[in-house]
Amino acid sequence: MTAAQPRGPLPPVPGPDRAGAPPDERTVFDDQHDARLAHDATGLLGTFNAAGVLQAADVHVATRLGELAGEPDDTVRLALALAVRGVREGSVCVDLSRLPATAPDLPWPPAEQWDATVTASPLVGPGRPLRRDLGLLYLDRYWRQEEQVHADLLAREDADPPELDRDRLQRSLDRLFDDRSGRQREAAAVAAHRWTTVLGGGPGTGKTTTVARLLAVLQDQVPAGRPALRIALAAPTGKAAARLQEAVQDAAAAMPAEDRARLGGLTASTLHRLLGFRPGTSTRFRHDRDNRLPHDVVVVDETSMLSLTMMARLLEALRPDARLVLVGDPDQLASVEAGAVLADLVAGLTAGSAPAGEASDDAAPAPPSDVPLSDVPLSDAAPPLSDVPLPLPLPLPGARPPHPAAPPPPAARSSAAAHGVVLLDHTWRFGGDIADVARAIRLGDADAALEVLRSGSGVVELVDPTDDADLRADVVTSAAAIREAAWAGDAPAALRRLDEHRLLCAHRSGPFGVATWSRLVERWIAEAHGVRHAGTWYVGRPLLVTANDYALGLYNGDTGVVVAAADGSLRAAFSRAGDVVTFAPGRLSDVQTVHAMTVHRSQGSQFRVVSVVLPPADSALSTREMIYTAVSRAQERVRLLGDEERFAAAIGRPAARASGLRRRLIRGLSGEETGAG
Ligand SMILES: Nc1ncnc2c1ncn2[C@@H]1O[C@H](COP(=O)(O)OP(=O)(O)OP(=O)(O)O)[C@@H](O)[C@H]1O
Repeated sequence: MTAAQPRGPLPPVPGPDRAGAPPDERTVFDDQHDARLAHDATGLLGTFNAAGVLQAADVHVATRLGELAGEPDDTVRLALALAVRGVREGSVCVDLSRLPATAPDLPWPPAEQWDATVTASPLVGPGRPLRRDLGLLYLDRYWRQEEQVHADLLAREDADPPELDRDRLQRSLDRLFDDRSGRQREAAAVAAHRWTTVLGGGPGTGKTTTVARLLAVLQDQVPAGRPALRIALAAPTGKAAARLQEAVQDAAAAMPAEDRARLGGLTASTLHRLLGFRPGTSTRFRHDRDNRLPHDVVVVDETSMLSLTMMARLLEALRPDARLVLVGDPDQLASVEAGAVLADLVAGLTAGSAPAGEASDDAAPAPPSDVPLSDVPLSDAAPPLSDVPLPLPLPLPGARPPHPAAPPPPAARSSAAAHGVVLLDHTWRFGGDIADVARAIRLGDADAALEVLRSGSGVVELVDPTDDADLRADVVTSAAAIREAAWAGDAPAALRRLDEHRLLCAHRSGPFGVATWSRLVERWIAEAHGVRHAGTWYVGRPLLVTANDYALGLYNGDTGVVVAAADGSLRAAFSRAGDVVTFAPGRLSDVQTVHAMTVHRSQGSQFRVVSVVLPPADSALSTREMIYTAVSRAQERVRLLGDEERFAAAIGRPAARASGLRRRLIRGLSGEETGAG
């Protein structure tokens, strides 16, 4: 092995685009027994492995594929290993030209020579393990997925638009949206006119309310005597699906009777369940291009959690004439797996336009004089849509929308809504400090966020982690409440109490991680209750599902609680779409006790009070998306365990996740060709 290079924490590999999730935790391998060290690695692979840039798995894949392809060149194998590492850390591709700056001490190959050698390698090209495109290096599988997602989205863009009864549309918009709901109304109008709509916004901005109303608008378009639209509601996790269903039903309940009736009985499922489980594979589904979903409208909530692979599977399973409404918060952490699809879609589709989210609903800016009014995002205080031209260039009957090969007219390009993106920015549910802090974090304004923290209202507070008395009190009180309901056999109450308080960590392990804090919480609870739970299963045990179980309908990230049944047996209770399901504990294979969870896992859930263990300022997991996601999980109160330095460091560091999707979308919409190799 080559001599180890200077050691020190390395920043994550930056991609061409900024978005999404943090990389995995990374340490330099000081321990010779560390499983991440590839002991047989030599040359560049050995050097980069010893320096902690590559893990053993990256090295082994690169070595093996290099051998199979007859590629002896060390620099090409290094590029391949870095592409493997990129995917492991959530990036769909790597930008080789930008890597050396991340670890200048390492012996990076000279840029131009490296690029030429990689491009000419037998490892690169159609049907080979690597692809070169857009100046980026992809593992073939992810290149194909990104290409497919892009092609499917453009095909939907290029298709004849949905037929519309515009008078009916106007009437239903007037009926369902009041004068204060301009942007929400715009979203419904966009969804009526288009096959693909992206509806973005932070917590409580009315995304689900808008979904319910836009579905009522779409149902209203169905001529009398024809069957109602088949609507699928889905989300990446069971918890998020349950919340979506509940929120849509609540919103429907507040609608005029005729609309309410049209939305009756809508249920939501996980996206995996919607696409249909196929034994033996977790990335292929029963519904695909040859067996499309039967639905006319598919709504996906919490789209930020969708990996590129899931987006590819979803798009190929949709009928071309099915509407797709992607809902989510593009500022949240991206998927655990590679991709940052929602952020890419929003950035790619709104590039060069005036994305609604850059202007607040609260204070929509005056339109620039050269932009037609129809292209100006509507504020929530905008006049009713009937008084304002629709934001889209309405297609004439039979006319095709502009082909992406031809650059769209400037007016169409200048509007985010023209490409189907509407961003909501007015918070309806809770104003106040949580919304203010979340907004400041989203904008990267650490000073503004700190100002709210220092105001002393206590709604969002910064606490010294060694001064844990209040946290301890919250943890113990909520555990006692769960236990009490669980012993009474009241599963719904136990599950509700599970959401009273949640401790979140960015890290899984180490002093700032879930494992350490869980042990601490367990000790606090044991001391307070005077019991130490010896067995695995005990009444009041909070559960976290760690792998999908299609047979039971339980999904990775679902949470539940062990309750005492009337016959004295133990049952594991989980929420499912407004109901409670229980199982004998023996039927559950992949569960663990949840006293704390990663911020990643908390996506799609909300809790009354959230406590967040802030990672050290130099942690790779200390990112703006992480802290934004954590803070925005809270409904009433946020406790940040750390100091101002750690808090500000996270805000100042947007996550770097490489993907070519937004470049592809920008080029595709402007009609430029890409040249893949
Ligand atoms: N146009 C509106 N007028 C009045 N109240 C509204 C409006 N839109 C939403 N709300 C209310 O704001 C609250 C939040 O709305 P909703 O649940 O739809 O937001 P959301 O963006 O889906 O939130 P989350 O991301 O947390 O699920 C609800 O109580 C809803 O009734």
